[in-house]
Amino acid sequence: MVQNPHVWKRAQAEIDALLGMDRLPDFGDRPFLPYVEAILRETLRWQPVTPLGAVAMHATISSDIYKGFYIPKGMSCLYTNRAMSHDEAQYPNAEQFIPERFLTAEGTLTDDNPAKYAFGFGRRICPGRHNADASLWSAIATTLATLDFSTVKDTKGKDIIPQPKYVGGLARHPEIFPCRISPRSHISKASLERILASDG
Ligand code: HEM
Repeated sequence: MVQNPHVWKRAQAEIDALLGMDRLPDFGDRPFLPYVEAILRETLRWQPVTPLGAVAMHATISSDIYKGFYIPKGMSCLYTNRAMSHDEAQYPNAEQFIPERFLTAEGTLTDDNPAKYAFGFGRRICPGRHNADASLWSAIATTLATLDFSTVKDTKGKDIIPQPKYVGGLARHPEIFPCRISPRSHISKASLERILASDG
């Protein structure tokens, strides 16, 4: 968000147009917030939490020929999420965070959803995927509805543009980076308490 202010501003415009300023998004709003959904898809695609995909070895359930290579039944194999999510043929400028790639010209969602590979495949597919999907949506929608994001300045007054650096192996997360996250102008402690109270 810090690198792409146009993204959170467009998402906030979508959220404000649907919800107004006096309640927080809930799951009933999800089908009507396609740009927020596109941000979630791009988040799963851009920096996969598990770039190597499988946490346990998989095996083929039948023999196959792929690009001229014979693959026998029962062969151990791994897949790489990151290779799929950074395939330039499917995702031009794959290193860029571009939620619009999941929207049609009319602003509706395309059929492409990285969730179909981000959580793995087959019998060992991630059992937490529905929990993860709902938690991510809720966190993204609530964060965008209530907060603004910006860079901070260095000692010479120049913006510090964070570079995406990630740590970890099987499961990775971003390195800590400086940025400013502040409540949106209509959000105060009193307004949040009122919104949360009216949400029941
Ligand atoms: C964005 C969040 C998450 C992502 C991207 C993710 C992704 C994955 C992937 C790629 C695998 C390997 C699947 C395979 O071998 O093909 C996996 C396995 C697993 N995940 Fe997740 N996961 C997420 C969140 C969660 C959550 C929230 C839970 C638990 C509540 C969870 C529990 C598990 C477990 C137990 C396995 C091992 C399954 C097995 O080997 O049978 N994950 N996950």
